[in-house]
Amino acid sequence: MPQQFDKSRLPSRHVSVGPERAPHRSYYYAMGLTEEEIARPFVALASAGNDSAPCNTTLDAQADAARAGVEAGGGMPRRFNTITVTDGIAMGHQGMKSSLVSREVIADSIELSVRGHCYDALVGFAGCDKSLPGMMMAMLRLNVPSIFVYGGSILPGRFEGRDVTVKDVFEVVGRYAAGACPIEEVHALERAACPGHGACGGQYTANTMACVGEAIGLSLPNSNMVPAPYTSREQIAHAAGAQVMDLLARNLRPRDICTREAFENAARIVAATGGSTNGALHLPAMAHEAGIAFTLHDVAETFKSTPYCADLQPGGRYVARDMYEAGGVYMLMKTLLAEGLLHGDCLTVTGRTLGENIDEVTWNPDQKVIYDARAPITATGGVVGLRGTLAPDGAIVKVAGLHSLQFEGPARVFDCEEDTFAAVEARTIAEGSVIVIRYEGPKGGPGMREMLSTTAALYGQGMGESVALITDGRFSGATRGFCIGHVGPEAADGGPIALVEDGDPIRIDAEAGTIDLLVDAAVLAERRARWQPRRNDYQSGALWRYAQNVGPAWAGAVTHPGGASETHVYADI
Ligand SMILES: CC(C)(O)[C@@H](O)C(=O)O
Ligand SMILES: [Mg+2]
Repeated sequence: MPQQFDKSRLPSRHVSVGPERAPHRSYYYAMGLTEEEIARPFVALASAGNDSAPCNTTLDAQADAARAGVEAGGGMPRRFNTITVTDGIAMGHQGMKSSLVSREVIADSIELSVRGHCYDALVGFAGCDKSLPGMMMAMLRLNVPSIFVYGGSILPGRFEGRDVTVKDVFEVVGRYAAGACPIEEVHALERAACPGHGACGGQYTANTMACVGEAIGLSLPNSNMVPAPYTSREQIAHAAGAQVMDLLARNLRPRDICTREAFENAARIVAATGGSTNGALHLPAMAHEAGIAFTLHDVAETFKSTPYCADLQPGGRYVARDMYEAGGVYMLMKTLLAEGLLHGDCLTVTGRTLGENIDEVTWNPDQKVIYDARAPITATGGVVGLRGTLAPDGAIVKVAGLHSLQFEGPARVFDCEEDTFAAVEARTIAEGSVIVIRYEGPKGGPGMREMLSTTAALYGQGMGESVALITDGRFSGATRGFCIGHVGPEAADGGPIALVEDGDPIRIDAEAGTIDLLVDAAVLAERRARWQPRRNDYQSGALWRYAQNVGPAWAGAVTHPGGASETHVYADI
């Protein structure tokens, strides 16, 4: 029997309260609800489920499994769906310009559904790069009691005796272009790499943001590393449905959980796992929703003092399934907390603190994926912030797995990714060059494309560390090599990256945290006087609108003013 809610505790805006809501109730009777069911708190189950990509295919079943949990807690579940753009399919062509924009559309669509129907709480199900931060952004924006559920990672594929992921398919394209393998190997890998449902298998963007979900306190402990094909995911969804009712009863909301300290915890996990550089974009965007100033520079500051502890692909050896078997995100957090590297007193959706949740976990010494924070893989984080004359507003680089942290060379400049990829495929990039790909920023692209096709092709050709690559765009979590993204100000805003010419010397020092264009100020001033802004290819529709509104990458590339004020007050239940 579901727990009964005292009707008199329902907020005045609730559909069951007052004669003027009679028409609204008619719609619920039309869907088969009884008077008693209409009088319960309404819980939105926001699903990014669809068959656009394997990341999303299990989400609707998980959202449906949460219904019974909500009902057991005395609530009334209402499922709705949102869109996704999946980078693995959008990558390497103009489609990728829709990717980051979709994060805002996902957050906006959830906001509008929840506001429009006055739902009292929210459980969100997401499985792909932008749907994870988009979902968590909506939770912080709406500030109704919320739990975030990740759809789970894909299992690795097997190829020639080793575990493979989609990264290997992107990289074999480069190996084939270099004449290093036959076309049959490309086709064999494309069939083997993705054996079923779930988001990309390494510590790429989706898994990175799934770890963030736990570290920031919005997901149930050790829930997100459970692989997508495992039926226990539906038990997790059920538990999330029941638990959100507890949050409603306690009136514990996302902004009570996601404090500045919680954002620091989340940034730690990104660096400690050698996670996606997108973490440095999505965390500021999420913080913005909560009215917290936590920019690329704050993220980078946390990265500096974070040991790199989880041996995960692309920099390391293992995949999410291995992280799960090793003990999950909480196993990693146990060792980080023991070294004083987490704020253990942050609240979580269990209603307890992170430290209290971690106390339930026993350290597993018989696993190879998660290193003790006292003896990490490297003493500083797998991701590093940079700043300098080429990027006065900052930039980001993943150093996990790199052999050298310094690079100096002459620029080879391109004004879009397509031209760069063609030059890489034609093997016209000289070793030692610093490839610059510009006009790919949030505004300039528009949409700040990920450049995995190009970086993987370089890596596949064996050039991963013999060239560096710099862009005002961004990278996939699967990118490896000396690749610097989020360079700001972007070229479309006339940042120094717009002034670079072929042959200009560029120096990057990821140890010192610097990125410099070694050209005389007088020469740059003369080039600036000649510089003309460019018109992007999208003069209508969502991409045009995005380009008008989007802010800089260092602040998360968001499209609206901050969320410091409570814009929608939810009465206590
Ligand atoms: C296609 C990938 C690997 O999922 C990428 O989009 C990422 O950012 O990790
Ligand atoms: Mg991506």
